[in-house]
Amino acid sequence: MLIVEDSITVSKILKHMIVQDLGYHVDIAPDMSSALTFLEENQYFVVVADLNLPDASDGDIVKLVASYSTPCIVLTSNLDAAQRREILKLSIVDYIPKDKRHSYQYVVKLIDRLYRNQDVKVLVADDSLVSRKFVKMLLEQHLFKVIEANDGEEALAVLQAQPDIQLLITDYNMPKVDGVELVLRVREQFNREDIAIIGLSNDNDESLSAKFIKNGANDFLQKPFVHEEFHCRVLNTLDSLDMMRNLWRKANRDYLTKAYTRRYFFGQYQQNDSEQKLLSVALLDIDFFKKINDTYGHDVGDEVLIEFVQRLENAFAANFTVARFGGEEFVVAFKGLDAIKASLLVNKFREQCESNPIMTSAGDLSVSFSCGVSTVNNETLDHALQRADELLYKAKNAGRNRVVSQ
Ligand SMILES: Nc1nc2c(ncn2[C@@H]2O[C@H](COP(=O)(O)OP(=O)(O)OP(=O)(O)O)[C@@H](O)[C@H]2O)c(=O)[nH]1
Repeated sequence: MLIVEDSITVSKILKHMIVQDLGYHVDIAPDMSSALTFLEENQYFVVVADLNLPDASDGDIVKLVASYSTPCIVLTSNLDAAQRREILKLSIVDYIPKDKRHSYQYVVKLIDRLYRNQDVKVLVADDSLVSRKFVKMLLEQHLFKVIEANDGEEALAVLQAQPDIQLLITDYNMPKVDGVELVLRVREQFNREDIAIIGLSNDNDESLSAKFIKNGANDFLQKPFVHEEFHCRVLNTLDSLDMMRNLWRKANRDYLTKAYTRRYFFGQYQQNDSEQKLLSVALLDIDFFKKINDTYGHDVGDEVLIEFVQRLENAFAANFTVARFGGEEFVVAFKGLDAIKASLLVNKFREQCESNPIMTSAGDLSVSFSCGVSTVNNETLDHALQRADELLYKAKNAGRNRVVSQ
C-alpha cells in the first residue's frame, strides 16, 4: 500500500502500525509528484493520502488515486460541516481526522476490513433500480462483492443458491415479498451467525425500524442517508457478525483440533430423540496415547490429535458428524446407518490408519485406535453412548486396535 503524507512523523507512525498489525509492504510518498511516480510503477491495494499536500490543491490527490482505480482513505485536519460535505462528494473509502488519538488505529482497522471485504458477499434487495445501483456503488467503494435481487422472492432464491452471503441489505417496499416479510423468512433458515441484515426504507412509517429489528434485522437505515452513516452501519454490523461467529466457533469447535465439540454434538442429536430416524454412534479412542505424550512430549501428542482429526474428517465429515468428546476420545454420528454398516466404515478407516503412520516432528508414529459402535434404539442418546462406551471398553480389553459393535 501507499501512504501519501508530508509529515514524516505521521507517515512513520502509520507505516509502523500497518507493518506490525497487518504485515503489509508500505511505500511512503511525501508529496503529489512522488505519489505519481509510485502509482506509475506499482499497483497498490489501497492508498492512504493526506488531503493537503505541499505541491497540490485540496482533493487533487484523491482524483489522481481514483484515476488508477485504487481505493483511497483520506487523512484530514479537523473539518467544518461544509468541508465535510465537499469531501464526501469525492469517491473515497472514508476520511479520518488525523488529530485524534485513535485515528491511526482506525486507519489500520479500516485497511484490514477493506482487505477482508473482498471475500464478503452482500445481497442488495430493492425493486428500484436507481436505489439498488446507488447502494451497490457505495458497497463497491469498500470492495464488497455485491449481488442484486429485484424483490424479496428473488432474494430468497439467491440466498438458497449462495448460502455464503454474509450481509443482506433490503428495502421495505417491494412487490411479492416485502422487506419485513423477507427478513422473517430469512431468519427461519439462517441464524444470526450465518447472515446479518440491514433494513432500508424511505417510508414515513415510524414503526418500520422496530418492525425490521423485531423480525430479525440487525439494523435499519432511513432513506435518504448520507454515505458516511451507511458505511458506519455496514462496518458495525459486519463487526458484530464477526463477533457472533467467533463466539459460535469458540462454543462449537475444539480449540486444538477444530473438530466439533461435545456441546455441538449433543445440540445436533439430542433434541431429536423422539423423531430420530436411524442413527448409530461410534466412540473412538486412540490407543496408548499417554505413552505418546510421555515418550515424545505433549506437543507431539497434540500433533497426533490434529492429524487424527484431519483423517477422521477426510473419511467421514462429508456425510457424518465428527466431534471431539474429550482428550483422545472422538465420536462419529452415522445418521441413516445401523451399527453393522457404521462399524464396517470405521473398520476400513482403522485399517487405513494402521497402515499409514502419522508424520510428526518426532518422526513417523504408528497410531491405532479402539472403537465401540451402537445404534440408537428408541432410547436417549446418552444411553446409546453409554453402550458404545462399554463396547469400546471391550475393544480395549480384547487387545485394542479393533472395532466392536452391537
Ligand atoms: N497432548 C495432549 N494430550 C492430551 C490432551 N488431552 C488429553 N491428553 C492426554 O491423553 C492421555 C490419555 O491417557 P489414558 O486415558 O491413560 O489413555 P491411553 O494412554 O490412550 O490408554 P488406552 O486408552 O487405555 O489405550 C492422558 O495422558 C492425557 O493427559 C491434549 O489435548 N493434548
